[in-house]
Amino acid sequence: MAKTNIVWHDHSVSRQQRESLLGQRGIVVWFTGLSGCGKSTIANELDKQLHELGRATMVLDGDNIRHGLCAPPERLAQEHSREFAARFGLGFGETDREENIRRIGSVAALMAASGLITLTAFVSPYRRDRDRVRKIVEAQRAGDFVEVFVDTPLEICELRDPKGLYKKARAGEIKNFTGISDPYEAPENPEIHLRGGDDRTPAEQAAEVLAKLGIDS
Ligand SMILES: Nc1ncnc2c1ncn2[C@@H]1O[C@H](COP(=O)(O)OS(=O)(=O)O)[C@@H](OP(=O)(O)O)[C@H]1O
Ligand SMILES: Nc1ncnc2c1ncn2[C@@H]1O[C@H](COP(=O)(O)OP(=O)(O)O)[C@@H](O)[C@H]1O
Repeated sequence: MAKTNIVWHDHSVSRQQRESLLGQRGIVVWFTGLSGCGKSTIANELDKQLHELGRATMVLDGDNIRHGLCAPPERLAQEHSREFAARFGLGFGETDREENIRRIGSVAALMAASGLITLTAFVSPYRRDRDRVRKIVEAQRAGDFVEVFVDTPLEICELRDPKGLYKKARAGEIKNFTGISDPYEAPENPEIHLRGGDDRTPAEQAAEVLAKLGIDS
């Protein structure tokens, strides 16, 4: 590995101390799936159910994070130079998505290390990107990364189309749209394979994830 002048600084408070203060284990619950599959809704329902159990949690969601940490160039240009915006702003090309997931993976790992049950809801279409997050999170402790594949058929996602993006993608107004003009690599062995598009409510889907996480009051 290339030599750098960056030296890791150990904390005085250990992860175990942080988790015992909260009485819980910090983990990353990584929801992945097509746009419109239900990731954000189910993650927010799970967040509510965990909170009601007295658990300390946080939710990171694609649309929201792309307003801040992973903002697009046009948003960054409102505050920063055009050169900065072009360099650090993120769109939906393969490399931009790679950087999007890399940044979020690092933040999620930090949150889990602080003892939080960290729920992330990102399309995260590339297996390689998701596996890299798993590697970062599980470098500290095996089993701390729980991949939840929200497996809702494309037809259902397109029927829902709450933001009209599928319609725009079909009309060629949005390039690289996942599932239409960009790939989605389904997880081959997710910890939780959640069927979507049946008649279950988001609360029922979240309850299935909660049961499989084995987290009770
Ligand atoms: N080209 C393209 N492809 C996919 N999705 C797009 C695109 N353009 C905008 N959007 C909206 O951005 C949300 C996905 O952002 P993510 O950060 O989750 O994507 S990724 O993980 O970097 O692939 C996603 O939000 P969700 O619908 O909540 O998944 C879309 O609404
Ligand atoms: N179990 C469900 N049953 C019916 N509609 C759902 C369900 N889960 C989510 N939805 C709806 O589907 C749309 C997309 O949900 P969302 O959580 O935004 O998906 P994603 O975050 O994957 O893009 C929203 O209108 C949401 O209300």
